[in-house]
Amino acid sequence: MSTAERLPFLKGHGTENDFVIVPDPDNRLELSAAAVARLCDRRAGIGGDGVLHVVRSAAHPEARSMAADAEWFMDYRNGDGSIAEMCGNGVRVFARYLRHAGLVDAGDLAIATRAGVRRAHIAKAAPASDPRGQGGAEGGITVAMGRALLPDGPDAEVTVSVGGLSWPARNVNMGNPHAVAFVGDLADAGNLFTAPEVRPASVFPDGVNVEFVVERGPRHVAMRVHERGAGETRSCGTGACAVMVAAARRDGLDPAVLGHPVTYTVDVPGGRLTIAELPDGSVEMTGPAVIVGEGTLEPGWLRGALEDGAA
Ligand SMILES: N[C@@H](CCC[C@H](N)C(=O)O)C(=O)O
Repeated sequence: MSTAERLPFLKGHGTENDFVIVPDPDNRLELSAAAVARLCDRRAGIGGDGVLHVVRSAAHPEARSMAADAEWFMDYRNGDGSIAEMCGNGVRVFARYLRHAGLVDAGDLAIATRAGVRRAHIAKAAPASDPRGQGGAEGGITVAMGRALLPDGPDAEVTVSVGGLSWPARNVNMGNPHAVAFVGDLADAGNLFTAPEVRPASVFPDGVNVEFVVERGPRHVAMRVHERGAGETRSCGTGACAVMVAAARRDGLDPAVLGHPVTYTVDVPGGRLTIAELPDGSVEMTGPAVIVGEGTLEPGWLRGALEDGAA
């Protein structure tokens, strides 16, 4: 893509986990890490926790093998420009964008991600009733997030530390890595803009997202998160799924044993997600996804960002 062209973008969020959406169906744009970081810069750029690069699966080398199952690939990038396997809030916003752009109908659709194909269900829009977009304004989106992997043995548990306090944390993989710590008070996690220390670091050679969790009631928890590659964010969908499964196991609830789904409400600073684990081990996440607005980038600004990235 010529950098003299105006680049269309949209801004969206899911429970205030916010994203710059870059439609690029034919994968003509080489988004360098520096260009992504500049797009996500909250002062010099558009601002976001990450970028949703929207590409046809057939046009992307990492997604071509999924093209028969999923027409669209979510090429997800963290706000610092690093690549992540999966983004739960992102996949809902990605689905919302496809619907918004008229590329899919409401109902069921499949989206390719680096963690595999994820199936989403877009509810028909309901009348606006909730100013925070928790589901009333644009209808909720449910995503089949796959199974949570909870390793056994020495990698099952790590220790996370912030500001002189330490907690044991459960290792949960939702396509991307998470460490889930149950704490007495969410304020104990202090400043999460810098990454908590996680030991032993060798358990997560590619880094990890860290969730801090407190009780709110029966099958109801609240969390804060430090996201790998983004810092503290207002929500993390894969993190909420990891938290749900860790909380259920801690509470002695395993849907595979019970023979029925187990559902938790997970409050995040930016809203609320509903997470269910089914008897076959798969996890479903339901929550809002909002398109905030759209525009075009100035050609000169984009050229600068791409040239910086190439440097
Ligand atoms: N916000 C996301 C997770 C984004 C990726 C994560 N920071 C990582 O590096 O794994 C979500 O909603 O799941």
